[in-house]
Amino acid sequence: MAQYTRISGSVGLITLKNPPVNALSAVVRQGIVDSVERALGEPEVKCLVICGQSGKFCGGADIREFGKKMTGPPLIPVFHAIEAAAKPVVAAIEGIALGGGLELALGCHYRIAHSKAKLGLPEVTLGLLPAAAGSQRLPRLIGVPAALDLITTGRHVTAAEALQLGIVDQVTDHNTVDAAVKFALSVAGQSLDARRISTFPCPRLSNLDAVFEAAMQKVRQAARGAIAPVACVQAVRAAATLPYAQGLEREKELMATLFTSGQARALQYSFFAQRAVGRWSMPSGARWDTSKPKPIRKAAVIGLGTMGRGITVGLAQAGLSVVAVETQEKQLMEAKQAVSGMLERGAKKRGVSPPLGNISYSSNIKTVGDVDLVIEAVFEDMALKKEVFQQLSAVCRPGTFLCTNTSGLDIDDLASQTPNPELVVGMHFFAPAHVMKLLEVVYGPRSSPQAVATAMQLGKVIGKVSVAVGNCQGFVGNRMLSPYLSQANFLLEEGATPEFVDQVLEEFGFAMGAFRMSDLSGLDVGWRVRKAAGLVVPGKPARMRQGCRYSPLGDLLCEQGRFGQKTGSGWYQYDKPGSRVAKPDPWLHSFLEEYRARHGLVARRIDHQEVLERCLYSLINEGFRILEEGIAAGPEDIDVIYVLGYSWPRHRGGPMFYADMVGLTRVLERLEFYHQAHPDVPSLQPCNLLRKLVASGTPPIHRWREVIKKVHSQL
Ligand SMILES: CC/C=C\C/C=C/C(=O)SCCNC(=O)CCNC(=O)[C@H](O)C(C)(C)COP(=O)(O)OP(=O)(O)OC[C@H]1O[C@@H](n2cnc3c(N)ncnc32)[C@H](O)[C@@H]1OP(=O)(O)O
Repeated sequence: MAQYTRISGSVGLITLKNPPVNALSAVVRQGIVDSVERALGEPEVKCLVICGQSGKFCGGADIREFGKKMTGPPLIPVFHAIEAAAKPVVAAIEGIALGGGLELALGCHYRIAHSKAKLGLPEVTLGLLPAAAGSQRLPRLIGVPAALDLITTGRHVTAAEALQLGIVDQVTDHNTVDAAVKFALSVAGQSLDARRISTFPCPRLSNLDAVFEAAMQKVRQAARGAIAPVACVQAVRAAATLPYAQGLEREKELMATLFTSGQARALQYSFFAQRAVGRWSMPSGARWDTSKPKPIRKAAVIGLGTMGRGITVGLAQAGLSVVAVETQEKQLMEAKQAVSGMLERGAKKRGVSPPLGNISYSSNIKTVGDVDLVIEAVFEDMALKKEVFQQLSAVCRPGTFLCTNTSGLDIDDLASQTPNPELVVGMHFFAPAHVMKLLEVVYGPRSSPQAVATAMQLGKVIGKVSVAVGNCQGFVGNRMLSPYLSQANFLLEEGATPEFVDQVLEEFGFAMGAFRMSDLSGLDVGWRVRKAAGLVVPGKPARMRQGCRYSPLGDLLCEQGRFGQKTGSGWYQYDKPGSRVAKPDPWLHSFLEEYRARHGLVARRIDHQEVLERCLYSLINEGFRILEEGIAAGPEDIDVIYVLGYSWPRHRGGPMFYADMVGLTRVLERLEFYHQAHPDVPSLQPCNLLRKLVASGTPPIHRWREVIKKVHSQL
């Protein structure tokens, strides 16, 4: 709702009340209309202030109303009524003014912001554009280049930047409503002619075409197929070239296409999924709301390689005390220098001082005796990790949580090295660990709910989106990647090239195709894992392992020392080791031809559809297995992992959402088709849960959990 009160006798105060973010639901919109009307009708009222309750101005349109039947007054006439008011209306912006929230403020005549407030038009991140006249008012207020930046990226700006850009008129460190009331009284009675943004001409640009061409090129490059950023540029162009009323018409037209698009659905699903993963549950019944985390004030990181350094930086930046341990003195010194550099660069960007004093460095593992939680980040080798866990068990005080940063080793096996396996969880960070948002928190059968809650909470403290998953080979992300990569390899055997496979996957929206990604990660990583799994054994039949099809192509490249970017060659060639520019490699092409000839394989023409379906549907099928086994609690968990950790295009929601969009019946049919053609590839065999979902009438994704529950209860 919106509550109307009178303060200081002559100020009408409208307070938006819709927790948690005062979104502009139908009731709130109606409340604003009624309150404005009332205030304008009261002769004693000289001016109005609009604010939000609980220190939050407004989080924008109510996203939960999208896709439902529209009720209540639409936003644009509400904002026009405010702008047309004959009494000054001042927005008192505390906390947030986002999307429709900022558009509401732009409809007001003045804007006063608290110094800690964040403002922005993030509609693009939900597959939309600021279609409550934001795309038309903002360029008129701050000019085309700045408006293009804000509207196409959706980034939030601080109050200080908003002041500098001219979005707000004043910033205060004190009570914002008081400041706004004072301000409103000071301007009451003054002409409002120069305060109605819709009447402003859009600031002229001499190089208008060049600015819009550059903007379009930039968004097309960054968008990976997303349509909203392109529509945002078009809407701002309308503001720059058309009268306001016609610009609004164009905004409406563009929004109509976006509003019902699959991309908007995917992005809005992704928004809620990212929040839903915080409400984790375990098959044991333990849950986020019944498991209390322990506060972590001091943590230790063991092993200061690339991952350990990133984790140390993340912890220190979040204000924790960190003991950073590396047993080799030389590596310890190098790591100290690298970590300090990372902290200094990060602090410079944020305009704060680097938290160098939060870290103490040591070459002695015994120095971790007084920490609350340890994150072991030594080399990915089970024997080494076990040794470290034994040492930790001897030196840590009782109750210390022992976490391992592994990308797929058995958490339970590690836990068995300690007298308190309930304190052990996996914390799978993604490189670079201080940048990537994703954290897989992996619980073993003996991990306590409190250990999981603590790791999840710590993830939040250091700014990660944490997803709780069960223990299995590769956990969720890497386990699903395995069939995807296998298919990519099989496609090469059958006639495709790495360039073609990557092109198809990149057109789908991945930042990198399977081969360019493998070159970046290092081919030796997977080689080591396959060796440890007993798959790389000389003398074994070349293309079969344990009765299943196996492609040794990656192993053969590694045997040649081709580990990817770091060695200057892998699936592609690079100018020099470490270079990032992948070029097609004639050597690789002849190698593939020779390989096919040696194994009697005849190259055939493989089309775009086959590459996509085999790579993606095998990955999705593994996702269904993961759900069936209870390794992930719901499809949102998998989708968040893929969007944040594996560059799955956000505007496609994630693999499970994509399967829902394609239609489960279609996915099942195509898997059946490919499995018939490749009966020796088990990952193409449709899993039981997928069959069950189709048999139960293909419910929409938000109802899959009901079927999953039934499957679990039958097990
Ligand atoms: C038809 C009109 C056409 C166009 C014009 C206008 C369009 C829009 O305004 S679209 C919406 C634009 N606004 C946003 O994109 C803001 C989205 N929200 C956020 O970025 C964040 O939630 C926040 C910065 C506002 C707050 O962050 P934080 O404090 O970390 O809390 P949470 O993110 O966990 O959110 C708490 C809770 O609130 C729900 N929520 C947030 N924003 C909205 C919203 N606009 N509508 C409905 N619900 C919202 C969020 O989902 C959380 O609830 P759950 O945990 O239950 O999911």
